[in-house]
Amino acid sequence: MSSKKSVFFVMGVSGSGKSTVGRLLAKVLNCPFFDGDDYHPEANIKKMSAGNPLNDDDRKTWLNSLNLLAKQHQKKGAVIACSALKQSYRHVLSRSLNDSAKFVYLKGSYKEISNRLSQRNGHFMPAALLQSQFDTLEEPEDAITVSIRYSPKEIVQKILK
Ligand SMILES: Nc1ncnc2c1ncn2[C@@H]1O[C@H](COP(=O)(O)OP(=O)(O)OP(=O)(O)O)[C@@H](O)[C@H]1O
Ligand SMILES: O=C(O)[C@H](O)[C@@H](O)[C@H](O)[C@H](O)CO
Repeated sequence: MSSKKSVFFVMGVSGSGKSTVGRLLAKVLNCPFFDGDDYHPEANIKKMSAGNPLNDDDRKTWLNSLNLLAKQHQKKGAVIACSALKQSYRHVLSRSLNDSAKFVYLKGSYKEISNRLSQRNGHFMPAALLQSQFDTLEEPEDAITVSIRYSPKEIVQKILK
């Protein structure tokens, strides 16, 4: 890998492992990690907690704030976990970042991820919203794509290869 700093967006549906893998990737790269969930407006968290999926409009301010965050960390590098489900969202996230924005797609099936979500506690996102995440997902063609079947450590190794 080149020594030029990158902003990695770790993307995928809810429960695909973005926070787990993103945090580990940042640790290995020795750069800051940001969880996109922490940047949602309160109204978005309330909406999802109540079992309603977000729409394009709900995600607009949030995506812009993550793009700003990425630009602020462009020079030193960072890892940002963000669902980034649609191509148009990825376009907003990477705006003005040129080639320093890299997308990592954690790919898994509905079945694999719903199994994981059924075992996860203490998260605002209801497992019942998983189908809507898959319905919205436009799989990226130009991302570093890694199967969620590997362990977080193996996934990080594959990303850095
Ligand atoms: N590669 C993996 N192998 C096994 N379990 C994993 C793996 N990655 C994540 N997990 C587990 O799956 C669950 C979901 O992971 P995590 O919370 O990181 O996903 P997420 O994409 O950040 O979710 P959300 O978008 O809902 O915040 C957690 O319980 C986590 O410990
Ligand atoms: O775009 C979206 O619908 C949201 O970002 C969700 O994906 C959640 O924030 C996240 O996955 C929490 O579980």
